Amino acid sequence: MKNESSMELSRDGIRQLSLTSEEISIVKKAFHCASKTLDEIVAPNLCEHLIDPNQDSYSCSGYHPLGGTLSSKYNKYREGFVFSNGEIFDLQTDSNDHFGDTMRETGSVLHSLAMKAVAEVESTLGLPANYIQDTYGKDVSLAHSSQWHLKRYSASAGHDDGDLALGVHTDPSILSVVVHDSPTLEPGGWGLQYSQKLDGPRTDSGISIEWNEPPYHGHGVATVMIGSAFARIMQVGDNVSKNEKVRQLRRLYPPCRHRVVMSTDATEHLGRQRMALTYFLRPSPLSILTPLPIFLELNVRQPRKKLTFGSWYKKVSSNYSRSRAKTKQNSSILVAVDSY
Ligand SMILES: O=C(O)CCC(=O)C(=O)O
Ligand SMILES: [Fe+2]
Repeated sequence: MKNESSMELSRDGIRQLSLTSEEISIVKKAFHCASKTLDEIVAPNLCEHLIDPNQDSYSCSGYHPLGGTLSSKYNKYREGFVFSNGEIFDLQTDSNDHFGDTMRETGSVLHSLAMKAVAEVESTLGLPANYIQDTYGKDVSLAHSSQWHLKRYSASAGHDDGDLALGVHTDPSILSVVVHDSPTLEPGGWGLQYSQKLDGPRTDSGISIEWNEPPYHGHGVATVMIGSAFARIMQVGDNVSKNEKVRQLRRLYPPCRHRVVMSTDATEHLGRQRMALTYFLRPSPLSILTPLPIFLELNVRQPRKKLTFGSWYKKVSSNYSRSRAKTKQNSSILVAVDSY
């Protein structure tokens, strides 16, 4: 198991950030409000913001029950709320009339945590401040192209032999932020695990994988993970280069492959069902996934076809559908879309 100081965003694609006391009180309120609201949605079909299972997962907002859509294996064990492109909806239930306000505040906290991590990436790569917002935002705040989730895992998540509570994937984002519902800071990731490819002995799939949990989880800490849209900006997987500097650059900020593994113990942890807030910082759909300027300076051949984030997303979604069968432990999917 790694400790905090041994996790580096630029090397491992994952790190943790502390929340301020004001941020902590907002996420606490969000989890409390969401869990009460979920308890009150006893007939999903009557929920006024039920997500239509045929709706495009890229831009939907609303509630989805356990199971999600037929095409989404990611929601087999999860129910919850999805907010896309800056949209916030309100839900009136018997016990609460502040759902919309609470979620608006929560979205802002998550966005600001994501931008804090982005500022660190920009500074490490020697990019001007706000480079990511200015280049991939198309004059609109990235808060209006991002998506975030507040989900509750079912108590029986991942109990079938070899089944995962959430399958192996990388997020289709620049980076993502996850906060878990525990009022106290607890060790580990409550089942969230990330992998590193090792040079050691090979498994059947050709890759030796070690799974680690982040050092802590709870309202006071956010786990930041590099997403697969960032790999595109770093020209990972493009033409092979003989230039060592280019090869080194491409190894920076690897997209973080992760999964959620739950056992009975994990479910009973803290006497509460597992809940997580997840923020996917996404470029504007029409912005081109332009590689970093340093690649031009190093004379790296640029892709002839200019890919927008919107078309890249469609492409990885269809890759994901094709590899849907491979979702058990140790599967080696590199880019999978977390379809709401
Ligand atoms: O629940 C977690 O810990 C992680 C959730 C996640 O990876 C996702 O929603 O993409
Ligand atoms: Fe994820």
